Amino acid sequence: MDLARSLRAEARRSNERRVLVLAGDADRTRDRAAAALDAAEIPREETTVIGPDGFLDCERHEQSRASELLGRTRSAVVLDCRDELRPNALGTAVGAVDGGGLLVLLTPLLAEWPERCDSFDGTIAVPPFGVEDVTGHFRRRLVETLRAHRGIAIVSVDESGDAVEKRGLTDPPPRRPTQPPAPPEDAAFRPETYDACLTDDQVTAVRAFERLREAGNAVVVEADRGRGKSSAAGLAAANLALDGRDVLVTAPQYRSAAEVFARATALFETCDITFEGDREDAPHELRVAGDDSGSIGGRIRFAKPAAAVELPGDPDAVVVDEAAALPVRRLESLLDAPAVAFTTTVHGYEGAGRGFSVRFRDRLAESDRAVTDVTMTTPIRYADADPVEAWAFRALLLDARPPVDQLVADATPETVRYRRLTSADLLADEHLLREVFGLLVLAHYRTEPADLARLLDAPNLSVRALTASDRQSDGGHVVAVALLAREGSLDAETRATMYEGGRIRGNMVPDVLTTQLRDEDAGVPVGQRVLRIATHAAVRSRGFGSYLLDEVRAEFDDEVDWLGVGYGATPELVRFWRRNGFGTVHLSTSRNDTSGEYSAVMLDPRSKDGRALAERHAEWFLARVGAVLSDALADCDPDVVRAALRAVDGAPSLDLSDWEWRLVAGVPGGAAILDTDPAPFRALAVRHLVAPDDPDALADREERLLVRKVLQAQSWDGVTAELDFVSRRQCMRALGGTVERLTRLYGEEWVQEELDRYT
Ligand SMILES: CC(=O)SCCNC(=O)CCNC(=O)[C@H](O)C(C)(C)COP(=O)(O)OP(=O)(O)OC[C@H]1O[C@@H](n2cnc3c(N)ncnc32)[C@H](O)[C@@H]1OP(=O)(O)O
Repeated sequence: MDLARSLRAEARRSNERRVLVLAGDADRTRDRAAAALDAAEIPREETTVIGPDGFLDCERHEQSRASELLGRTRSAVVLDCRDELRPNALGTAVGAVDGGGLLVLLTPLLAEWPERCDSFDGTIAVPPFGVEDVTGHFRRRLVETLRAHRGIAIVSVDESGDAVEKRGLTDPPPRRPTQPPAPPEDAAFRPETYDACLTDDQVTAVRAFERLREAGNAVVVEADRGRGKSSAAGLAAANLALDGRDVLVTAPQYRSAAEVFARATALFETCDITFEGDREDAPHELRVAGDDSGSIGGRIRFAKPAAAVELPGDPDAVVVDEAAALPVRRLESLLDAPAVAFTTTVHGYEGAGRGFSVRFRDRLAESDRAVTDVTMTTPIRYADADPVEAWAFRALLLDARPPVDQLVADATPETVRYRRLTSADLLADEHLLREVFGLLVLAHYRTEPADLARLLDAPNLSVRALTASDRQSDGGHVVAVALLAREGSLDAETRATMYEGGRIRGNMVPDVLTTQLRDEDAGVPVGQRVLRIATHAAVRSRGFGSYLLDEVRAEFDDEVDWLGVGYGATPELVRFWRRNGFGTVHLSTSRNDTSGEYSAVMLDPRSKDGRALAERHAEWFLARVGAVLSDALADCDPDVVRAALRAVDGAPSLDLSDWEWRLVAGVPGGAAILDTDPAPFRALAVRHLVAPDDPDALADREERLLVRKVLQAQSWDGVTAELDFVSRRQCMRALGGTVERLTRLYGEEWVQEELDRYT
């Protein structure tokens, strides 16, 4: 295994990484892997195997648990992909290899690999499709990139011996000794802070963090993985604590914030500061001792996002690590802190998080914060030119982007082309694939490497796009894209399993309607669910999204019973779907983990069976919504509730008894009568919000009041404050006026006479 030794030597000399692919049968590839690590002089303590069994005496994880390696670095990672290749595990494995280290891939013979069905394929075979319907495009493309990229050696191992297909040596120039970044002259933090920075980017980031000393500032640091943003945040947090400040650190998991604490600890030690940690390993709180002059020591403490949004103990500054992984509403609550920093990973080996840019950026811009933006590009753990990073980004499309603005800026719905893009089309045109995937990534909170495999191989998914050509010969640039999932058409056995609570892959709409809404027949009709849709940011609100949906509808009109969608509901999005003919049939009763929003399920029926499905579910939704809003959905945004109700197809009956009408008509006598029996008030509110006889009867605030007080049963004081009434009395009077207007709109003549008794 001289080759392994040479690869390692080259990797160390250049501070880059190298990949060694060992292709062949199980026993031989394992033998060679052990020999390669020995030849490369990589000790077992610095090695991790990701695979089904431990053939080396070293740390091991299953592919499904590869994420346990996140945030750590190893000299060698061996990924055993002979039985299965989970794209996410591949991303994690590459990300864990340190500069100077080796990634060893154990694979079947490369010529056979794409065709070999593996257990990951089983996870993307969504009923009614079987694993035999899954294609091997992802693996085929991966093999091509392994062959094409620099820094990757390929050795085939079979009974006739070892054949080196590619040596992977790039003969890089020896690494120039890197100059430590120069410490800035007018720095506000201690000089040791800047000495601890490894790159100029880190110095720039720490300088930006200096602003956290003043209230009213927000700092946003964006970087690809491995650029040292958490370390920069740790150095800054230490300085803030040394000034007596209370710094709250939050992150989706402590694991990602651990680096903040590690760097802060190291800086305290370098500066000889007396401090206390709440535990030896992985401290969640570091306290700096106050000095003899009576100054108060500061602290750095960790809280999980759910606890951090309360801003316990009124911190002076909040550092949100991996902000892109948090729901927007959580991020918004954190803006109440005096000073706040958000760090986000734009492209990581685990995929890309875009929640931050998709929705939070706008909110931040609207806030009264002075925002400082920093982008970090230089890697800290390996050289800038590392060929393995270039390969991994390409193979997993981690840096896919939509076309630049100018290429689509002039597009109009009249000039774009509707295209059905098969995997073959996408693989034949790498630019098109990058644009499609890049736009889909932007539309979603979290996209992981497995999503690329699904896009290319899953039998139930298909891609439709609008493209604009800037030249006749050009394949066109993507203006809008939709990812569709075929659902339904399930056999009786699968439907019964679903109904009984068994897990069936995919089929989100049939699953919700069957499992939660107890409709065993919901999986009979066939539909296309819009899994994701996105319009290029440069041309939004010009009708492309709607045009794309029109074309999808026209294409599938004869083939499906319904078009559907399920998404984290915002008022704007609900209106978008409503305008495109989709009707609400369900609002989820728990918040979506990633978006933090309640999901809406909407249907656009295309056949008699589809209409029957949509009608019965709209009816059931109306029957239950009054009760659900006062319970599980009591904290749902009132504008989402208004939009979702307005988007129901059908008019709820307003079947009040005479006594109930008398109760409602008693409201001018005092709004507290609402508490006597809320039911008729709710019925009246739902009737109006779903199908108003006069859509202009109420102002926006009055409709919100109706939602908050009548439907969601919030307290008078809460509603008074939220809707900016000067007093509880005024709030009650406004509700009285609102109910009176509705009573006049919907009540019979005798009810009007009841009302008149008060005037
Ligand atoms: C299943 C899912 O994927 S749901 C998630 C949808 N995707 C996203 O949120 C990604 C980011 N957003 C987008 O890409 C686009 O805004 C889309 C796809 C929602 C709409 O595409 P567009 O080409 O802008 O649609 P179109 O021009 O036909 O309709 C625009 C209307 O959508 C509505 N809308 C939807 N989302 C928004 C938003 N975030 N901000 C403003 N308006 C929005 C507005 O009512 C708008 O009407 P207006 O033009 O009168 O203001």
